[in-house]
Amino acid sequence: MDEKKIQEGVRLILEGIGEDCTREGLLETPDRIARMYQEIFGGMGKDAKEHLSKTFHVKNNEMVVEKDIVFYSTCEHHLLPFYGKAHVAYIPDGKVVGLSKLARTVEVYAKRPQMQEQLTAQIADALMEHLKPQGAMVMIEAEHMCMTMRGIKKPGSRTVTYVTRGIFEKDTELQNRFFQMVR
Ligand SMILES: Nc1nc2c(ncn2[C@@H]2O[C@H](COP(=O)(O)OP(=O)(O)OP(=O)(O)O)[C@@H](O)[C@H]2O)c(=O)[nH]1
Ligand SMILES: [Zn+2]
Repeated sequence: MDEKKIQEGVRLILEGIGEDCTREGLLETPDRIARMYQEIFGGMGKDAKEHLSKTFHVKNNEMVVEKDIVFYSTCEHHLLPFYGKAHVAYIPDGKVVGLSKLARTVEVYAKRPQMQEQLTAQIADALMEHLKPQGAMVMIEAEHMCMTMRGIKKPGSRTVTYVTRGIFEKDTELQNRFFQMVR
């Protein structure tokens, strides 16, 4: 990440809104924001493969659901936060990953400029690609600050997205089991 560029950009924005970048309270702000972006956009250039390549063999191919994974992401249209919970499920095909790796996969894709639909799909696609389960299903419920603190201003409204992959795609009974488990 180019911290210098971020700092310059923040200075330009502050000047653009009529602020004085040399006043005491703002002196360190460009540097702080550059450091913060390292963190909140820390998924840039990362690959979920890193987390999903270590697997454990299992005999039992029952559905695994990791639910209520709290995440914070940034909407790519306004660069404002959207945040909520991700529910990640898969049906193994002889192997599973460590539970924490599902949350780590969510983090890789949440920590980028994002759209919720794309985030939902990327998590499921990463599971399918690297773990090769029989199927995967991901659901995300989130509040978008671009919908609450500005624009249409609808606090409390939540956006719900889900994707199905593999055997989840056509099996509505399986989908319903997932919905029941994450409720
Ligand atoms: N589909 C989708 N839309 C999003 C997401 N995050 C923000 N948006 C929407 O992106 C749209 C951008 O619309 P524009 O009309 O280009 O921008 P705008 O004038 O700021 O829109 P308003 O928010 O309606 O004021 C808005 O409707 C946002 O609500 C997301 O994750 N997915
Ligand atoms: Zn937005």
